[in-house]
Amino acid sequence: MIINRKKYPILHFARSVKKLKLLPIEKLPQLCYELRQYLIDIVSKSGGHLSSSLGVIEITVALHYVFDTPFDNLIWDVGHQTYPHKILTGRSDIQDINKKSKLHPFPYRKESKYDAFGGGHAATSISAGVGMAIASNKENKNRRTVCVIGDGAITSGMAFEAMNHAGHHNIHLLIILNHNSMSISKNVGALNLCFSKISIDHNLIKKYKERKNFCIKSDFLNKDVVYQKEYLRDMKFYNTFFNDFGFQYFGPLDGHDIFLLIDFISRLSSQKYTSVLHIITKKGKGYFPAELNPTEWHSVPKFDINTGKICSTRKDILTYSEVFGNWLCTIAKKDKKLIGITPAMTEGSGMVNFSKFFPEQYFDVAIAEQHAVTFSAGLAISGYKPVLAIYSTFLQRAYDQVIHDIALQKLPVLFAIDRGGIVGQDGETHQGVFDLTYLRCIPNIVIMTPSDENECFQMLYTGYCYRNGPSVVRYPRGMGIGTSLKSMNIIPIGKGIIKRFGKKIAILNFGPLCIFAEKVAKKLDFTLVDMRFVKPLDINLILCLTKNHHFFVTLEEGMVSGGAGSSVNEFFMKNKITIPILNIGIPDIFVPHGDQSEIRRKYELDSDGILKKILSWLNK
Ligand SMILES: Cc1ncc(C[n+]2csc(CCOP(=O)(O)OP(=O)(O)O)c2C)c(N)n1
Ligand SMILES: CC(=O)[C@@H](O)[C@H](O)COP(=O)(O)O
Ligand SMILES: [Mg+2]
Repeated sequence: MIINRKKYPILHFARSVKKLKLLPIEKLPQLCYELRQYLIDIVSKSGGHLSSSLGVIEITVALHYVFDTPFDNLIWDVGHQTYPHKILTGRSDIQDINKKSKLHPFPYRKESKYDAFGGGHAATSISAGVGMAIASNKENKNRRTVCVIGDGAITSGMAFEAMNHAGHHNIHLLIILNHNSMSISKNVGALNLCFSKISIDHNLIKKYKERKNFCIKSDFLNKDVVYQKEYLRDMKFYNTFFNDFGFQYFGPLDGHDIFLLIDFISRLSSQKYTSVLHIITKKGKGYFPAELNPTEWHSVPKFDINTGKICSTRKDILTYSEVFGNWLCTIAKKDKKLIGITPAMTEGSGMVNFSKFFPEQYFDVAIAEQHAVTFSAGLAISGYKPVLAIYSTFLQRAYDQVIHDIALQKLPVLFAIDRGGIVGQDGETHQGVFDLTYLRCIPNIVIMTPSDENECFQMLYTGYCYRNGPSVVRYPRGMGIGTSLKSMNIIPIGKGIIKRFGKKIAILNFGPLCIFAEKVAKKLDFTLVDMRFVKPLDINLILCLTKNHHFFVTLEEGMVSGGAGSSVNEFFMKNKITIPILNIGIPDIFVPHGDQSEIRRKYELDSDGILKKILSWLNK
């Protein structure tokens, strides 16, 4: 959508950073207003991450107004709040954000020189900022660096590693702490409690404004440094742990007061040390339904602006996350030793009911994937039955913990790995396509890949009952195929099932692409096996099939390199089996954003694609 000049005159003028800087400061509240309306308008038509973006309108304007971007480095943590930043940096056409070949959902270096650092995962901003600040110090060009991090993301260990490092050096870095008391759901943890004790000292801010004869006409951007320092020195802010880290701490300020933000940021931008500016904002600010329920509006489909009604794409089919949530509640009722854990993804992981009905058995550990894994290890050692629900992409964070703290010690932890495979709109940073590769090489682990909802249900139960070490059930984002859930039974470990007998070619399926493979197998009379287990591999079944098949095809929604198909290749090589084998999966690329079905089509993972791939391979 092109910015309508009549409807959004100031935004239309300021749709590039150069133009924004030309605006007189008194026009900025109007700019913020128009930016907010425009954002609501476009997200209503496309869907996307709305409430975080609404909360950072003023800070986005202030940062671009004061800093010399893109020369100065502006780094956004996670990056889900960067729609206003995209609009102000020449990317107003964001109505198709997340759609195939359109704007990236998060900051993306190749998309714009204003995106100083790519994002998607939480808590990377300060580390990257420390790197850039130290580099710019060496470069001696007075390039400044600013990181914007939320109160959710800063709970992550990585942010603390970075602050630990930053506190040791006298580096020129500005950290903006965006405090809205929200992660995706309500923010949890001691740090959150610590922040909640700090509120805006309205008296202090009032005095500050009076003393400075604060008014919109003041030309404080041009005041000299000594004068600026005096003002800051005289303000008695709280003493926080940031001060103990060696940082200068300022705030909290009202993060929607554009004049105050510009005043402080322009002072702090010239400081030669690490400073933290703590701002308090409202997630969803300016759109009532989003303010009321920022969790629901964290990431929304299309909606009606006037009524706030969200367009539902729901059918009467359960999502895999719901299957997991139902299963968890069923078991939790019977077994008080079961503990369900999430690193800040209660809603996405289908755990809302579980958290309500079984609060004693539920832990949201905040954005702390590494801790979540080792915390599960501690519970397992102590006789509890931890079930860790985690997105495939976020488990990447905790790889060493899976190996060192769980698998090596053969601890019975059940990993419910959600968002395995192609996730769709979040794109490259969030695709769950590496897990089978990175998990398969770990000893002592059982890996299950359900091909439908009922399989998922049964496998969760199987993993929960398996006490000899860790187990994984890896399932995709979104709905299943409509199979009904049967009563729970343990699946024999490492045993696949033959779905149909055919001729010449055996397709070995690992996971939810089975439904597509079924069509292909039927059409060309191939054998289709649902392998169910990536590890242990059902080698007896495969050996049996080698007797009467001339070709093998493996199928998975994961990287071909080192994935489930690779384990079949390894088995063939080890046993000198010379039957040709084709591995179908994700090629050696980062998978871009787009609807799940579009992306599957693009990489030939739907029925037509699988058929095409097999036929062209056979014809080679
Ligand atoms: C490593 C990692 N874990 C989980 C997530 C999922 N996630 C995205 S945004 C978010 C909440 C972030 O909260 P905060 O930083 O306070 O920003 P806000 O949404 O409040 O603007 C979470 C948990 C993620 N992106 N990366
Ligand atoms: C930015 C982020 O990491 C989350 O908001 C993520 O986009 C949620 O994904 P789902 O919609 O799959 O739960
Ligand atoms: Mg927050």
